[in-house]
Amino acid sequence: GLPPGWIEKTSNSTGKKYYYNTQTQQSQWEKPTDDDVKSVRASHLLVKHNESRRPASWRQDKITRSKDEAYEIIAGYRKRITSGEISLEDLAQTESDCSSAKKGGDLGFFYPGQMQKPFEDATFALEVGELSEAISTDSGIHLILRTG
Ligand SMILES: N=C(N)NCCC[C@H](NC(=O)[C@@H]1CCC/C1=C\[C@H](COP(=O)(O)O)NC(=O)[C@@H](N)Cc1ccccc1)C(N)=O
Repeated sequence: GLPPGWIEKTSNSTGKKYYYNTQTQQSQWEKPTDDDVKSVRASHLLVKHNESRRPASWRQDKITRSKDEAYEIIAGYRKRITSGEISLEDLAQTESDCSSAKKGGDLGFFYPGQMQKPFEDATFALEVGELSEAISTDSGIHLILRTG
């Protein structure tokens, strides 16, 4: 069988079999093997700003801080986490502008193609247990902790 999410299809033009991942919308000629389908687990802390695609969150109806301010805030949070003063999970609970704040920022497992590219690339580049630098996506500025 195929790894989860993959289905076999036939190309209309060439009649050749190819493989399509229904979760990531990836397609490829090669039959996917189990080690192709990598997923990662991560928690994050999101600080939105006035250029965010959705400048609102459970914490604040209208987010007006500037992008520079958001970077400064994230830099302060990163220092507090790396010094051991507080965990990302505990800080995300109260400070993250993402609905995952309720779960300490836990996003669960995800595959390539699900998250915005800068977020995905940063997460896949981390070792398990490693904390990212400040990562900017259309949502805002993130700190990412890879957990799985
Ligand atoms: N688990 C998934 N597949 N959920 C869909 C992810 C969609 C994806 N999201 C992102 O790339 C960023 C990075 C992480 C969070 C996030 C953005 C936003 C916040 O930003 P905003 O959309 O207001 O701009 N939070 C979310 O999406 C939340 N559902 C994440 C989440 C919350 C609770 C439980 C699980 C996941 C995207 N392609 O836009």
